[in-house]
Amino acid sequence: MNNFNTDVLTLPDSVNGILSSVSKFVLQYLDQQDTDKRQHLLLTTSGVLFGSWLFYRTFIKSKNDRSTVPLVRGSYPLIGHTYQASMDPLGFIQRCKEEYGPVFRIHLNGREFTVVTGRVIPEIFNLSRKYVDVAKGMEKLLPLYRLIRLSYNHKQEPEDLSPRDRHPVMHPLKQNFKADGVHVFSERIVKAFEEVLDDQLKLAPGETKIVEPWNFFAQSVSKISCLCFIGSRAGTDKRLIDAMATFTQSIIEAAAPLIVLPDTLGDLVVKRFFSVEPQLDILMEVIVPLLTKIRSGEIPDDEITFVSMALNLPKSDGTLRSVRDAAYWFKDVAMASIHTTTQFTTFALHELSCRPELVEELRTEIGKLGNKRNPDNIGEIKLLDSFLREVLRYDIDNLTLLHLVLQDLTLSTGHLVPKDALIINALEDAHKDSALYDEYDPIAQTPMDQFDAYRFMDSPELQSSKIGEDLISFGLGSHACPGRYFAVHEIKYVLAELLMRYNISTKTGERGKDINVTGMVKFPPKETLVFEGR
Ligand code: HEM
Repeated sequence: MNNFNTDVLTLPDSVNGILSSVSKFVLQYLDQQDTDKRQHLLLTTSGVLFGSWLFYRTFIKSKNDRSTVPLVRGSYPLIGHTYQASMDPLGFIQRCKEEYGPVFRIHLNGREFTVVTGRVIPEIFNLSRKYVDVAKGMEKLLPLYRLIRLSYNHKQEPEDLSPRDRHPVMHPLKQNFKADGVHVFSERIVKAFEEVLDDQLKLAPGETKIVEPWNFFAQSVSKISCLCFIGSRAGTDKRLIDAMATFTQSIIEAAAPLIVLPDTLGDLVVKRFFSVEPQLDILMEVIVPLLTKIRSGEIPDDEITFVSMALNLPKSDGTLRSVRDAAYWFKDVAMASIHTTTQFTTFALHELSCRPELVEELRTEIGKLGNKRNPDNIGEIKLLDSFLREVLRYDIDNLTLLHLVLQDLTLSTGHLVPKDALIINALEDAHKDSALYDEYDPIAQTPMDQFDAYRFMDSPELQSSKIGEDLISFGLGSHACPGRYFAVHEIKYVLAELLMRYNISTKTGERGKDINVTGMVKFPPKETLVFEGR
């Protein structure tokens, strides 16, 4: 993930000038009002601006389109296809594919997307950086770096990397977080999770507790991540663990005003009401003193951590980056790792909570390890790995992993996709389309749109961390997630430990319903789970 500047809205300067004056007026007015009035005015202003923006996007901007990709009919004024996509996200994509072929254009949330499906998806991931930019594409939907810039540039400018520099996040992760390297974190994963369980889930046999899985896992994953990536001297700081548990979630919540409001007003509103400055302050307050002491030799550099890898990675001119720059890169790892891991661990627990027979089989396998459970021996259990791969495959976003087109490109389907188009990948359809497999393929013996924890049992090469056309949850190609080996190592251990200590069920006995957001992304059910001590 690179730091870059990107303007989400491209309104003409004159319009931006007027909006800028309006913004200043609105903000001065807001400051004089009480909280309720302020929220009301903010919502009304956002509504009006959102309407104008949708109108601009839908009717004015699309006139300039040179794309030869078919545009899906049935778009409503202002909202485009958002209604159809929200009502039945996967069905909508499947119907479009049937009628228009593997590539088509839709309007969602005021934006036009070129949707690619099935075999066209790997082609997009393999395009060179000259044609598409993943980070800029994602930033259009979720302006993470714009928010961070707005929140914190006055205290810490992002480090300027030269094209010859090895990236201080990607390089350490690619080198040290490989399949055969993540075992160095096993002890810390066990320690951090045992502490969470002792703290929050000490249950006698038969005793029950209602657990909100998302918050529970966000805390657990944050605690594990801080201990593994920062180390035992500072990574146990409670303020930091709490701040990082909600960091990406806070950014997601701030994204709506940033995307919807014109630049100037969006910037001001976010700075005042959604800033992540407090979380970043904590991050710097905890990590900078640690790295300062390591650099001066006051404390030994004797623990493998991401932050000391970033500190010690020389720049292309042979110098070392400053302590503050090294510390600040931790935000990128936290952003990339904690929310994603929380999301899939939560999905996994919901899948287990309504499959008692599968749980019994998994317990039998885990039980064979005796009381010496750790991420290394848990990692060897094939059924658990097959189950996790199925969760990653099945519980995937409908449309995600945007790519911004940097120059006109012609796809293998013959369609022209012009510069500035936004390509979005129909991942759920790709993961669930049985037509992409031949009848003998062992993994397609159960229809792909059904959940089958045993699907990969006879395919030893298809581990949960193995990316491919049939599993794009970690991305594909050169940008594929470098933390995936760590993620599956951690998730499998956490699940195994929970299964062995508790009976976990839903109140209704059924799996809760996922939360679909505007037909694109998906969050795990909000339902609480009942934990009973064993
Ligand atoms: C289940 C958990 C996870 C999922 C589903 C996940 C998924 C992804 C995806 C889809 C991407 C984008 C790939 C692309 O653009 O093609 C990505 C990138 C990334 N992930 Fe993960 N990730 C997970 C956990 C982690 C963890 C634990 C770490 C750190 C140890 C991590 C570090 C990163 C980084 C640094 C990138 C940026 C790669 C780049 O910009 O080239 N992720 N991840």
